[in-house]
Amino acid sequence: MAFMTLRDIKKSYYLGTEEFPVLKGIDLDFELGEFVSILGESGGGKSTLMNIIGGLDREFDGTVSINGTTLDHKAEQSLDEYRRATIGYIYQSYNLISHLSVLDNVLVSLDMTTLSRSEREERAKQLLTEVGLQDQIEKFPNQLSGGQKQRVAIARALAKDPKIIIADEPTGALDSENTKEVLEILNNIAAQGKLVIAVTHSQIVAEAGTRIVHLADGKIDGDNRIKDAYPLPDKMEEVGSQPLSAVASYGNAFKHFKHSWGRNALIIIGTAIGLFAVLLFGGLGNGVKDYINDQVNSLVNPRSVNVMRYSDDDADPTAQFTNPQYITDNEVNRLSKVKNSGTVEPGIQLSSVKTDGVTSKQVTMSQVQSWTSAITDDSLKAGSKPKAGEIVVDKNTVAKKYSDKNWKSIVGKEVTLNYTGMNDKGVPVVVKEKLKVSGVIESTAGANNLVNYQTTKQALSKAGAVSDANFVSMMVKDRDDVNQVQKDVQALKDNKGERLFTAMTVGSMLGQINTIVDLATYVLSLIAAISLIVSALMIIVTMYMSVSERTKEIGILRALGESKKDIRRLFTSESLMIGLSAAGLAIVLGYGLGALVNSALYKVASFNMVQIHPSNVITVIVLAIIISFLAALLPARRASKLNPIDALSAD
Ligand SMILES: Nc1ncnc2c1ncn2[C@@H]1O[C@H](COP(=O)(O)OP(=O)(O)OP(=O)(O)O)[C@@H](O)[C@H]1O
Repeated sequence: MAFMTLRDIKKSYYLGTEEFPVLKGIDLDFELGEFVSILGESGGGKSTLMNIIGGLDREFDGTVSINGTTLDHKAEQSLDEYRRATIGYIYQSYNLISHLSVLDNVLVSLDMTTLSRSEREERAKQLLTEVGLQDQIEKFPNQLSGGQKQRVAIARALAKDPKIIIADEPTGALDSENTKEVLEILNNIAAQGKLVIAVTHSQIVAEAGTRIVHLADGKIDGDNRIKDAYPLPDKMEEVGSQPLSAVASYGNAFKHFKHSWGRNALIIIGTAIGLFAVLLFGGLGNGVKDYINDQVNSLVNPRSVNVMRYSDDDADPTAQFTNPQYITDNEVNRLSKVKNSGTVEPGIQLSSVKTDGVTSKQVTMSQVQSWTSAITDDSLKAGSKPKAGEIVVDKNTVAKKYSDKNWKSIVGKEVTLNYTGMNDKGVPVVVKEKLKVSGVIESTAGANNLVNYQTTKQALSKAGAVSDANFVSMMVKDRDDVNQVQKDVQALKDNKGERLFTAMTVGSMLGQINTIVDLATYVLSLIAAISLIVSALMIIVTMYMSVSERTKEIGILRALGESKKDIRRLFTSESLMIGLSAAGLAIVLGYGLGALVNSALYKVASFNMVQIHPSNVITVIVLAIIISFLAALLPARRASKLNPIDALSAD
């Protein structure tokens, strides 16, 4: 049985519904060791037949069998494997990959063999030496002569040690000297026990082989053996073939990525700007949140729980401050029994207290409240905390009214508080009390003035006003217990089963602030993300351009045995390289510019405002991967769907 048999091969092209038969029933047998030339008039169907033999064409009738096994032309994967393992192509126009060196052009084919990395390189060099190109391996195709290019193509065709070499007009573009040498090489290949099939118009080529098949009008009209086939050598070299590995695929993608560095660098910069903005806004969000937390914690002790009477219209929690209700001594007692309650200090908070005496104009203190240990000493800007008969005044609303520049000089002065309270019958009573200013405080959450609890209580009761506490400050020992204490306090009920208290902690206040900062960060990041859509579009356009530019290369790779998946991966991995480089650049920019912003703002706020966390970095990397992968999907799909025959004939 012949090594390769073609039986009743028929092929037609269609223009609309009109059929143009090209091959009208071809029967041929080929043996290993033959060098067969296929001659025939132009347009006679020679290339069409070669595409069928070479496993590039799947749309035809008839059978192609190798060693008695019929190829399944409908199964794409088995055809990929057939091309990979059995076929080597040599073309008239060489079809080398222009951005790869001579060595890499041969290695592309060897990537689909079972040889190790070093064996592949060794074999590529050996084949290139055999065709006389040992000194040219670092060159690129455009630096070679026609004859040299054809030798690279021959080395590449032989690399996987295929049984069949298909040569389409192999000497068509060569001078007589090179033609002679190439024909010698082809004869040598046949002599090594391979089947060489050459399509040619040249009588010289035809006569150099062992057999001439003539094709006319879609049929064989001549089949002459001019020499015996070469005897098969005793020992035939075998190189195993395998699908392209992912690593080799990434390697090839990286070579093109490097080759198109100028264009890729621009896209990387464009994409990095969007990613950088996401990173910076994220870092700024973290910094601002930390800054606020730090500020609030420096004013109010995070272990403190501020308790007020619960009111039904709790929809507005600030109503608790503006319209406080009394908390009895009994209830203060209950609070001190809450587990882990720590110190429990009752306090009085008065609003709209007028002052006489310290400034020429009357000043209204929006809030006068008992000093409790919840207030940190850090918040004092001058002086000390209030002892009996003393008051700490707010810097901006009181001290600066006294003296804008020299506001600290208010410490030690006397001020008379003038407040209208209520007696227990609900009748207004005027409370007047002379206090000495012991310090100045700067409060962020509302202007606050602070008086010793006992002093307030005595002043109120002396004037006949109700002097019960209207808030309680609890100082929990361990910060971890704060949330539980808050919950326990809010769970306390009176004897009618009604809830008694609302408990506020720095944590719950900060929780609200943090939510707002988070929201602002997300909104800003979202705006930055819009620029990422632009980046994605840039990548899509570049990839489409790349597919158009590389159409021929896609055809070559498919002819070498790469599958659709390999082609897809070639483009998606290059896009991922662009994305990851952009992420890398964005991270460097983020940290670099973040450090600059920090050093500039540190003078003002004494705080690092940009704090890029690992989670921000991970987000940026994930975003980059998603964008570049999605952007590559369509172009990569288009590349993989290209018909290899059409791709090969691209200009
Ligand atoms: N994709 C196609 N669609 C329609 N017709 C096609 C297509 N490819 C080839 N043909 C036609 O099929 C016929 C055979 O083409 P083929 O390329 O096989 O001829 P050939 O013998 O190799 O010619 P040449 O010696 O000029 O290279 C030609 O008439 C050509 O116009």
